[in-house]
Amino acid sequence: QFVSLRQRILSAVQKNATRGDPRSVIRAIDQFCSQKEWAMNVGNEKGCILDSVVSEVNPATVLELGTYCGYSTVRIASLLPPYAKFITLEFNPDFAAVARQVIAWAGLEDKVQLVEGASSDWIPKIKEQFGIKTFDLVFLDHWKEHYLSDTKLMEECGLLRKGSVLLADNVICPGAPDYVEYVRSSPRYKSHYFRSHLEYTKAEENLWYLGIIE
Ligand SMILES: Cc1ncccc1-c1cc(O)c2nc[nH]c(=O)c2c1
Ligand SMILES: [Mg+2]
Repeated sequence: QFVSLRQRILSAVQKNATRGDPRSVIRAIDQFCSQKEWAMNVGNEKGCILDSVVSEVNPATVLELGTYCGYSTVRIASLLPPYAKFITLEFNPDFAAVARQVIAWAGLEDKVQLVEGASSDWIPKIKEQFGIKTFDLVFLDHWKEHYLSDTKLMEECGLLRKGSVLLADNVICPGAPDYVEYVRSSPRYKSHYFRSHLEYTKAEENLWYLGIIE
């Protein structure tokens, strides 16, 4: 019967990756998506930029908006110090179900909390539910329409501090122009973008890096 793309990605991980080896999980997904079928994982080119930002920030607290199949979740979790708290929010229960299994295959289930639901519902509850004061790093990779509203919501909820870093995927494709406009014109943010390409393609893309300065 019909097997969904996310199921085929999971099968590729279970077939080709070694349990407990995050790098083999990343490699298996990238090979599947470059050789078999495109999927909206951040991919290896942008993934290396993500890795460098995570390593530089060395965050004690991380929020990922948009888990999908857990590709970037595994990349981030594999670089975190043991005491770090990492929350990833996924709205789609089918994606969340696959991501849990991909994260478990990588042996990282103890490093990350996958929370199902809408970011706008969960962001106001994070402080009390997870005992987190502010986030050192936020990776925005969910839905372009919510980048700006969720960033404002995080500000309002006091989840961002001077020095917090926001890293946003897909600011060009599909594009989040209102978000880019807001952060570029705000005195609170120092922004920088990393030139890259849309995952598994040659299309121009940027990872938009934001440092909060005030
Ligand atoms: C799906 C798609 N088609 C053509 C071009 C780009 C995309 C695309 C790529 C991504 O990296 C995405 N990340 C998070 N959320 C998305 O909706 C999303 C969509
Ligand atoms: Mg993306």
